[in-house]
Amino acid sequence: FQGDYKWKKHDLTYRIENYTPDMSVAEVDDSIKRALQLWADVTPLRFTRIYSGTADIMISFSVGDHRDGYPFDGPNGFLAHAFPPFEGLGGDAHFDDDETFFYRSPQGYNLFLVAAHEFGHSLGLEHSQDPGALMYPTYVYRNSDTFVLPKDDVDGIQSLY
Ligand SMILES: O=C(O)[C@@H](Cc1c[nH]c2ccccc12)NS(=O)(=O)c1ccc(-c2ccc(I)cc2)cc1
Ligand SMILES: [Zn+2]
Ligand SMILES: [Zn+2]
Repeated sequence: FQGDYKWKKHDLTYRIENYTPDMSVAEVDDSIKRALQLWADVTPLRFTRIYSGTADIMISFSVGDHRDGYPFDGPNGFLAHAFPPFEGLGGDAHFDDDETFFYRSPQGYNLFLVAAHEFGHSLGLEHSQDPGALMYPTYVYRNSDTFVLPKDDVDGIQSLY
């Protein structure tokens, strides 16, 4: 998922297509909303949820081969992926439902943090070399109640929008 893409508009839509059994609907909705808000807080970007049709950022949970050329791999390994802002699949974020995602918890993979990382890709960011960055290639738990977007990520997204 390389390439230097960015959205040509600031009002973006998102749609949660399905849910994981790992937590309640409300907890998934809240995790996604807060993960998008992180990026909206430091850019002119605005995210509006839609409940049908095709959104800029289509969010789904799936396992194994889900027909986009990037099959998931069972528990561990890949957790999720998101496509840079190009037409069609661009922006979409897919979460591997063979992982267990958690809500406001230090165990396993915190959905808010994984989603925030994926949405960085959805907006056009690549990985960061800064170990403190959200866009660092390795998952590092932070308390999602007190989490603020690290400076490296703010600089990265503000260089795009
Ligand atoms: O990085 C990703 O988004 C995916 C897809 C991917 C694999 N290689 C690349 C290279 C460039 C962009 C994306 C990817 N790889 S992953 O192993 O599924 C993965 C997803 C999220 C994270 C991650 C989540 C939360 C935090 I905080 C930091 C990293 C690490 C690794
Ligand atoms: Zn996918
Ligand atoms: Zn990544």
